[in-house]
Amino acid sequence: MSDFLPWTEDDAARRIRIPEPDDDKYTRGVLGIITGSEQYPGAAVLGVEAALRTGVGMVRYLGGERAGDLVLQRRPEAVLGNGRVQAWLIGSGTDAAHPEPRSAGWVDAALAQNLPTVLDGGAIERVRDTGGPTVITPHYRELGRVLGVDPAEIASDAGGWARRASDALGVTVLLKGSRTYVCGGGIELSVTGAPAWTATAGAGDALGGILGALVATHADSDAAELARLAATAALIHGLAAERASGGGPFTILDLAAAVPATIAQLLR
Ligand SMILES: NC(=O)C1=CN([C@@H]2O[C@H](COP(=O)(O)OP(=O)(O)OC[C@H]3O[C@@H](n4cnc5c(N)ncnc54)[C@H](OP(=O)(O)O)[C@@H]3O)[C@@H](O)[C@H]2O)[C@@H](O)CC1
Ligand SMILES: Nc1ncnc2c1ncn2[C@@H]1O[C@H](COP(=O)(O)OP(=O)(O)O)[C@@H](O)[C@H]1O
Repeated sequence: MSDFLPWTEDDAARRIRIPEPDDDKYTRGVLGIITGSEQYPGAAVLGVEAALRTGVGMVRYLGGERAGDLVLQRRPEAVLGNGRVQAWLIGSGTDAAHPEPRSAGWVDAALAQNLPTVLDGGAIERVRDTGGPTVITPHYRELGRVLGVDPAEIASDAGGWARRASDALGVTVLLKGSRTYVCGGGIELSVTGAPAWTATAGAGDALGGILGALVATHADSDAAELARLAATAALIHGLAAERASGGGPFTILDLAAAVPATIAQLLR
């Protein structure tokens, strides 16, 4: 898909909102996160960690008791409970086939706010219930499920399917893989360069956190701007992976820990 423009480090640097002297935690942007489940509490920890490392005024976390405890143990900066937010990150570490009643209620309420929203994991299947600017972050199987298409077919023409999905669903699509394709609002971008060591469980949960933080700090974004933010998230994710890797394996908490220096480098 030659139409997809490669997103560069300079492009990404322009999408980092640098705090100003008169900013406070609310004017910087608050990200609401509804992720994790009894089965996958770790996804909540990884998303919150990555969001805070990307830079955001506050993270409000809503989820099950176990995931909430783990999130707080790892990141006491996170605020548990409902409240006003500028954007939502929903669904990493959840299973659409087995929704947890308490979280499902929060998801319904969040979607009804029509705020900028990132849908990941099990919440991608709620894409037709969103009214605000929305970006979905599927891998091939997740996009296959939402479109009713064989994932092998998606893999054979990932850019084409990202475009078709964006057109059909009316949202911005970030389709994950060794090359990530982003489509939305007439913008088509691609991001490469992450080491193949990134193919490890939890990498996508961290990407969701990075993107959620970028969206919360640019809360007036339309579909095209969401596409630019999504490509920026993928680029930061890949550069942080490379920094964490240094040529070898790494964990996703290592990737998250590398995000602040990655952003500082982009801004230099
Ligand atoms: N730390 C956390 O909390 C983490 C939480 N996570 C969360 O998990 C949720 C589900 O995400 P996912 O991408 O794994 O789900 P999904 O697309 O349904 O894939 C299932 C497919 O995989 C395949 N498969 C399974 N085992 C296989 C094997 N050994 N070798 C080969 N194939 C194998 C299986 O095939 P089958 O066994 O049926 O043949 C099926 O096709 C999501 O919410 C995510 O956020 C993750 O991010 C990880 C870290
Ligand atoms: N071979 C690869 N090379 C580079 N990056 C990859 C590769 N495979 C996966 N990734 C990246 O790793 C992440 C995997 O996300 P995902 O499939 O949602 O995993 P998980 O659900 O385990 O978190 C995505 O950001 C994707 O672009």
